[in-house]
Amino acid sequence: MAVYPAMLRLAGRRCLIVGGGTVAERKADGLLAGGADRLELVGLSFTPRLQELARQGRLELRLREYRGSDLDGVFLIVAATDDASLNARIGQEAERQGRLFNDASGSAPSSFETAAAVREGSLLLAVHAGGEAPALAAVLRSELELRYGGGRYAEAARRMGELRRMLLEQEPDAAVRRERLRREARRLADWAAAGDSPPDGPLAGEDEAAAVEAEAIKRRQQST
Ligand SMILES: C[C@@]1(CC(=O)O)C2=NC(=C\c3[nH]c(c(CCC(=O)O)c3CC(=O)O)Cc3[nH]c(c(CC(=O)O)c3CCC(=O)O)/C=C3\N/C(=C\2)[C@@H](CCC(=O)O)[C@]3(C)CC(=O)O)/[C@H]1CCC(=O)O
Ligand SMILES: NC(=O)c1ccc[n+]([C@@H]2O[C@H](COP(=O)([O-])OP(=O)(O)OC[C@H]3O[C@@H](n4cnc5c(N)ncnc54)[C@H](O)[C@@H]3O)[C@@H](O)[C@H]2O)c1
Repeated sequence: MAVYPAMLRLAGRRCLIVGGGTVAERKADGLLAGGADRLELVGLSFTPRLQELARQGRLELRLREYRGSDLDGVFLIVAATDDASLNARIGQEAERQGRLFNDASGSAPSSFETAAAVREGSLLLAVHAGGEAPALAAVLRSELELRYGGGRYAEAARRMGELRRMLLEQEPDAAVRRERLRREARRLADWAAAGDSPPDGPLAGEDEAAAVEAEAIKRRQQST
């Protein structure tokens, strides 16, 4: 079945995982990495790592059976118990209430599924295999980690963000902005792929952000 990639902003929104085993733990790690700061879990047992995360105040654990009212006011729900019929029931209730729902056991149609993801600064590289091949998604994720990990692409994204903010302020022509951003993206991607200087070292060649800043100073001087 076709899926649509959308990035969720979870800060300030209540997220719920039902279950406390190894799958719930992986989903919790993913939600925390994805910005969830109001994460609750309901389960009859919790892994040591989930208990540690609760001690650190990153999430809340409720050691009890799931009940329907757990869905009240929740933005997103993951059903990760080892009881497929319970997961399916949670799914039906969640869908009826229009909540975002993911069933880790695949027993109910989910409104969202999780991808295997690599995070490098503001960059997110995600692999999803349509629900057919999660193990392949995991293998491709480790390949992406090898290829894009290590900080250089994060640095490239950071510099692009800086340049883009500067251009949005100082360059009124959208076509010129686009051309400069494309050119700089190509240059930084080549730099990141070459891997021949530390990410915090100077970049070879013209630095676009510095050039835009210099132009702006020149323009300000001319207008005074
Ligand atoms: C990508 C990843 C993200 C994450 O969960 O964080 C993810 N599964 C991962 C690993 C993984 N999952 C499973 C194995 C064992 C090998 C195997 O069975 O293939 C492995 C590999 C391993 O453990 O090595 C078993 C499994 N998974 C699902 C079912 C139920 C079913 O298919 O019906 C069963 C059978 C359970 C059983 O046998 O009872 C269902 C789903 N798993 C998904 C995502 C969604 C589809 C994603 C896609 O197709 O791309 C979907 C549909 C729903 C969802 O969970 O969102 C994460 C890799 C993270 C990483 O390493 O980066
Ligand atoms: N999506 C995936 O990537 C993936 C991978 C492997 C397995 N699975 C599926 O996920 C399910 C869970 O796997 P696991 O390894 O975490 O299992 P697990 O046995 O380690 O954990 C199951 C959890 O469900 C909780 N639970 C059971 N009944 C409950 C209830 N009524 N109310 C609240 N909590 C309840 C238990 O307390 C436990 O914490 C498996 O059955 C399998 O179908 C999914």
